[in-house]
Amino acid sequence: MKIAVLGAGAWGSALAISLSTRHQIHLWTKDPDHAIEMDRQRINQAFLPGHSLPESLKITATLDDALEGVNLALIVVPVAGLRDTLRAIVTCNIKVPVIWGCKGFESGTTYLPHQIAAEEFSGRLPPCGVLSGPSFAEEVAQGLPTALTLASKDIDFANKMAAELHSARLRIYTSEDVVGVETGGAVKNVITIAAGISDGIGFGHNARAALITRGLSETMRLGLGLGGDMKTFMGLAGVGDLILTSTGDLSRNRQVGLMLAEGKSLTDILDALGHVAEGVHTAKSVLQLGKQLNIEMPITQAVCDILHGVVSAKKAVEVLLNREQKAEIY
Ligand SMILES: NC(=O)c1ccc[n+]([C@@H]2O[C@H](COP(=O)([O-])OP(=O)(O)OC[C@H]3O[C@@H](n4cnc5c(N)ncnc54)[C@H](O)[C@@H]3O)[C@@H](O)[C@H]2O)c1
Ligand SMILES: O=P(O)(O)OC[C@H](O)CO
Repeated sequence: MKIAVLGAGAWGSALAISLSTRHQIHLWTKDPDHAIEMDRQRINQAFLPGHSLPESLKITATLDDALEGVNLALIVVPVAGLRDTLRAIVTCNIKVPVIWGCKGFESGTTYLPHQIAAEEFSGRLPPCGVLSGPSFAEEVAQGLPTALTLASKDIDFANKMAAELHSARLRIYTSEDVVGVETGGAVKNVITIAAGISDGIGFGHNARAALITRGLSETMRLGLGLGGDMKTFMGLAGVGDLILTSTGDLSRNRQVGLMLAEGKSLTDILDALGHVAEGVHTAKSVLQLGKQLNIEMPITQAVCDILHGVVSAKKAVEVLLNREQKAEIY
């Protein structure tokens, strides 16, 4: 296949490198200087240093060029850029199936990615889906084994695309539960910030396991409220991704939590990170949706309070620890 990977951050570059072994890849960035730099150095120094970009990879900052003759557009920009990227595809007037790999709710609308797509394609949706699951870009770029879920309401499309993208090193499972897969990927970013804070404070492994488990309950409650399937949260895009980022130091969201526990300001943390940490932007939407659906989201509430400077990390954790005793329910 010919595939346009739209977004040349860590994840777009890692997918482009991995998929280049089997497909012709066009890697697009909206930043012309970044395209020139990557083409000259054959490396993405800004977002994925240490991994060569294959010679066969075409790099461009022109969307029409990126989409020319491709069978699939794989959108890997942050959620905040998804709407603009979809709109630009519509403007190009090139009909192409679309899969997105971003994880979060849109700020303001609180939309999941598939809702943004439905709005931007205004009823004339091409075949589309979401790719999610436990996948550090760094490890995918190294060719280490990784398993992902590709969800689409059009299961024939999901099966066809999974067969094309699947390999021994990038195993692709399919699902029809777009809402569940997107919600799992979005909420885990918020819970991971909490796990990072807990570890940064020095609360130990027991507390982290409790946060992951209760965080999964929170994710499931919201996901079910939004129409997701319970089983999805037990899979790669649910508990799988939550475990990865809550325990793995390659996670940017976990790094945010660790640095918040050190008392650093959010501005300094995001400057130091140099990458998107979707949990920072998505926490407020998760909380808003929980309130609308009358769903308790205590961990998300604590993360929001800390991010917005309402309470210190230590105080928020105390509030969580002092919640009333109750039965263990989802
Ligand atoms: N890095 C990972 O390991 C990983 C794995 C799976 C999923 N994801 C998800 O993929 C998405 C992108 O993450 P990343 O790690 O590549 O981020 P990143 O911070 O490494 O890079 C973001 C890229 O998107 C570009 N960008 C930002 N706003 C844009 C816009 N409005 N339009 C077009 N391009 C824009 C930036 O210039 C940059 O090239 C996120 O939603 C993330 O949760 C990341
Ligand atoms: O680095 P994070 O925390 O954005 O996580 C990256 C991916 O979502 C892991 O699956």
